[in-house]
Amino acid sequence: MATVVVGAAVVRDGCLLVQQRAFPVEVAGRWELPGGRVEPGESDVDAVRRECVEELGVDVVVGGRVGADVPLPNGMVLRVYSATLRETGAEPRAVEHRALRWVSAAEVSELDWLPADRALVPALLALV
Ligand SMILES: Nc1nc2c([nH]c(=O)n2[C@H]2C[C@H](O)[C@@H](COP(=O)(O)OP(=O)(O)OP(=O)(O)O)O2)c(=O)[nH]1
Repeated sequence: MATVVVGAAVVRDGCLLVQQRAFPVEVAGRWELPGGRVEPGESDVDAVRRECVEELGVDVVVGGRVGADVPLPNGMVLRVYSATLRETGAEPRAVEHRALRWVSAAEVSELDWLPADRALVPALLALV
């Protein structure tokens, strides 16, 4: 089984939360979903929650799958889940990233996404 990288499609008020990578240099400045590698023995849902705490400082309620698994160049797969903030008034912070934005449907289409995320745009548009 390929290692899974989970991504969180966090939606609030019709906007999607996206974050801009600060490193490594090849991808710095491009946009992705909060998330990261699922650790051994961890469920996908637990990994989504853990990564949102680590990267955004917020707790999320994890929903269903968004789109299909997207193969990554390093042999891993990107698997996205919808999510909402457990406390709707909580304000996510860019802990490890350069920037964080809530984007509308038009911006979802136009963002300078990481290549794998681009394949998920149609599925992400269905959420906003
Ligand atoms: N988090 C996240 N990673 C993505 C996305 N799209 C995409 O290609 N990736 C890739 C980039 C990385 O090669 C890998 C995940 O890296 P990461 O740095 O977020 O994961 P991690 O926290 O587990 O990594 P590490 O610091 O332990 O090395 O997946 C996305 O939308 N979100």
